[in-house]
Amino acid sequence: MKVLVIGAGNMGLIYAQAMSKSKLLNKRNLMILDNSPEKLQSLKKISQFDVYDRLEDCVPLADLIFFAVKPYHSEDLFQKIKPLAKQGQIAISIMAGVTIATLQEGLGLQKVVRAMPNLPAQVGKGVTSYTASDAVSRIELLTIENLLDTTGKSLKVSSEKYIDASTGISGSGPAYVFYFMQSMMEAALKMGFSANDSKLLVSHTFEGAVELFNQSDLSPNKWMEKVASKGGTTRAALDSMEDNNVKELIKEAAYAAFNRAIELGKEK
Ligand SMILES: NC(=O)C1=CN([C@@H]2O[C@H](COP(=O)(O)OP(=O)(O)OC[C@H]3O[C@@H](n4cnc5c(N)ncnc54)[C@H](OP(=O)(O)O)[C@@H]3O)[C@@H](O)[C@H]2O)C=CC1
Ligand SMILES: O=C(O)[C@@H]1CCC=N1
Repeated sequence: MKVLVIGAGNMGLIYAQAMSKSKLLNKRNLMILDNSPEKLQSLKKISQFDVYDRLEDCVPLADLIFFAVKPYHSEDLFQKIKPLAKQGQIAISIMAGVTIATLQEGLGLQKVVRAMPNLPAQVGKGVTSYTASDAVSRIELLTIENLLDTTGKSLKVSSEKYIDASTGISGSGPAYVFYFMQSMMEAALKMGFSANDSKLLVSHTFEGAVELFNQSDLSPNKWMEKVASKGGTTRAALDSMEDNNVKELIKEAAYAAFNRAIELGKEK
């Protein structure tokens, strides 16, 4: 199987590098295309894949075309690709909001997979939800799942609604975690810690808490109870969060991302 990645930005490059390292594809079977001359220069130095700057030279060679450009670049890109695409090729898109119907119509292809990864893919700890059009066979889907798994874990979902929903949870989610980290680091700085010490305290607190959670069957609520002594410091912090409706605000934020994904799918 020959794979073409279009868009060598954050996610496209992460996927291309993960797939090339995985041994599922050798160099000859992995192509990458970007439209920025500077990016092309640096891509050529990597030598894990064949680098292209013209769609005509690579689209006809591909069995699987992986779309990793911003959603607002997709329409223009689809118009250029449609005359070059061949039935039987599979399009896999990680673009937020862009629907399977839009991909099928825009590219004139029936076999389409929509996926939503996240940035921890960069360190092999990503999670990618995905779903496919009926035209994609079980065997093709298995191959695609193996490719997605090169960046971490994958989760097959039953419909596109869950791709938009997972955009609000896991796709955008790392930014919520960084928001929380930033807030705690700012509090630590204000309390007088150096930047380095703030970073150490906060990053180990996150890492340790996630490790505890992963190594048990306990819910986050149960873990909170273990930290919070009656009348103690943690209870004071948790009460402050409850009084300020922090949980509801976080849920609202996740829904804002979910709704924005749906909106992006309707924008031209
Ligand atoms: N970043 C994230 O955490 C996540 C992103 N996504 C999705 O991944 C997609 C890519 O995001 P991200 O990697 O952050 O974006 P980037 O802007 O980092 O990467 C997109 C790349 O595609 C290039 N590009 C734009 N138009 C074309 C074109 N017509 N032909 C070839 N290359 C082109 C851009 O070049 P130039 O810069 O010159 O425009 C850029 O290098 C988005 O659709 C986003 O919704 C999904 C999950 C997580
Ligand atoms: O912010 C965005 O639109 C993309 C999709 C999920 C993460 N980044």
